[in-house]
Amino acid sequence: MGEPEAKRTKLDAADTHYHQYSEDDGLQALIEWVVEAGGYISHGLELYRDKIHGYSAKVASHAASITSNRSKEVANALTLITCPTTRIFSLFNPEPDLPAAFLQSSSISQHAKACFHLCQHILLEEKSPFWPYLRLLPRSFNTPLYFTDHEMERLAGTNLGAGDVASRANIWKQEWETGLQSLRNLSMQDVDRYDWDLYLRAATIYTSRSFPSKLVLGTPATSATQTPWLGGNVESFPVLIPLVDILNHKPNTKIIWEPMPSSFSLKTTETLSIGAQIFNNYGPKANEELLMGYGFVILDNPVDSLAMKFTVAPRGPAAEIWQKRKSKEKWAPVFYLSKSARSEAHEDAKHIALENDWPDALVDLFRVLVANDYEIQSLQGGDPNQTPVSTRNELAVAIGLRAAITQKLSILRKFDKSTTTPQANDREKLADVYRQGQKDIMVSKIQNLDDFIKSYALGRRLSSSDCLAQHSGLASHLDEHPIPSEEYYDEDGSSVQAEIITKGELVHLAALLREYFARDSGSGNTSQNNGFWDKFVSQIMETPGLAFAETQQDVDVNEMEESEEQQIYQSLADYCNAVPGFFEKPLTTAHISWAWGIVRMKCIDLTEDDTVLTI
Ligand SMILES: C[S@@+](CC[C@H](N)C(=O)[O-])C[C@H]1O[C@@H](n2cnc3c(N)ncnc32)[C@H](O)[C@@H]1O
Repeated sequence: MGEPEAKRTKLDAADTHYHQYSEDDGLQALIEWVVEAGGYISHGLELYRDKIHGYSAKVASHAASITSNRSKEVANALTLITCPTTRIFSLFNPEPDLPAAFLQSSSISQHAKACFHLCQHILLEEKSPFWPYLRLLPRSFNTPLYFTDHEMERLAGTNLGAGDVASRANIWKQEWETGLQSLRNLSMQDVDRYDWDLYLRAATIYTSRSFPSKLVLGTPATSATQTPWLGGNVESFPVLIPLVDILNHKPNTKIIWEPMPSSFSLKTTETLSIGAQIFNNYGPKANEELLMGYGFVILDNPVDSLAMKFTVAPRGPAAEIWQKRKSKEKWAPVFYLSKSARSEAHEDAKHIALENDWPDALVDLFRVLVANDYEIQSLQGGDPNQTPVSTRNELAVAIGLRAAITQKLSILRKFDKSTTTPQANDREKLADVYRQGQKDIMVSKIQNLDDFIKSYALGRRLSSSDCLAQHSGLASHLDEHPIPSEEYYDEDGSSVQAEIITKGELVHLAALLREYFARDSGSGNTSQNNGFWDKFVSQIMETPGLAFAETQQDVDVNEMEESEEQQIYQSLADYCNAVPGFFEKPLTTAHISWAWGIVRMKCIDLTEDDTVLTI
């Protein structure tokens, strides 16, 4: 197959036969209808129908192959199909025979106008000039709005099952009802024929095969003046391009869409072998979008994604900080997460960043959401864009993201029928492929966060279990003596006894007091974690307002002695002082109060039994 022949226009009366492109009479008639108006279809194409894809195109058996002489230049790409603008169905053409007040109404969406227009032409049947095209359009779809309740159960726990399908159905139903009412008020005849089934079909034809008018028909401003019946409304609307829309989707297919003032063409830059299906590329679409709009999915879709909506917003001072963060400009109501690659284990992963795997604005929102009072104050007093905010904060972000994904995954698993109930039909198969893709992304994301949590800033953190391993005396004291507890009342009013401090925090509190005062007094206490403690203690001593002596200046001793808090500090001081030979000097409540404040500011629980102190 070489270069295409010159475009054919209307046939001469004498030239009565068309090239045979399809054994299907309907398809052949469609081709002739398009070519007759100045369209074109490469002789190397054969149109047919298959069970999986519906109507499709392949390289005809008589063609050697289809090749765009391999030139990289778009100008030399091979034209597969051209549809003239006169055969493109849209609100521009043919002019809708709907009341002007309806077409110009601002309370009827552009989408609804397009749907009613399509319904009208479907109802006109042979009387519509577009009948050779319209009669071949599908009547039923595998999009979830066509799923039975039983089939919908297969989507339970996914975004589609959790509300996206219901919400699209509501929006379309609302549009249909409003449109119908408006047409009734305007005394249009036969309005009852525009029933919900027909409207749903028209809307689904648009989601599954339309192109946006902005792309196909040029700039809206020019078009508005050409279409007074739209009342100057320049919003984009869906358009249908006969023949061009026959090609099915394959990710990464190299294809060129060429909108021209009087036509729309598809051109290939690939070499296609005999019998091979010729695909279009609908764009980098994830299975959720494909299933929802088109009713199919791609197995192992290379551009699959997980849509996450975040409605949580920072409050108070954190909200003020968020307003100042640069990444806020990149904020989106929905983030699309792709499957993570396994990150390699790093000794001290200074070079790994959460942004390598997650959208910048999402990571940054979490930085503000999980910031503690101390971190908020330091952002208020310093650079509000500081990144990372602190080691603790960065780990807290990873833990927060992990919790969000884990929650989503557990909902998906809770309703998962794919492993227990065989698929009853094609729709259930589609649902399972989509579900599995969502699961794979979530599992990979959790794995990636676990790798991050395990390796991030290893030189600037100390785990409570490592710390305890250095101090056998403290470890056996903790084993033998229960941590002091206090009584509180839960929501039902029942009394509950709970430890006043977690074991992880207590270990760090005790170690901090030991290491800090050893350095403060110059006695040079030694520990295997000296590198960490040297950096940690000097940071505390150098940060204004954090050194122990500074915090003691304005303390009102009498007030402290009376407080309930004071009793708690006392019980902790007594507990710590009972650890044999651990501290150089007896601890007071002031020591405990100060150290506990630092620990709260700088500690984070990575797991139930691992609390890390961070620099
Ligand atoms: C633009 S139309 C393509 C022509 C269509 N096959 C037809 O019968 O008219 C899009 C529709 O084709 C089908 N389709 C496209 N790509 C597909 C694919 N990779 N796998 C399965 N079905 C596909 C879906 O039904 C989709 O809604």
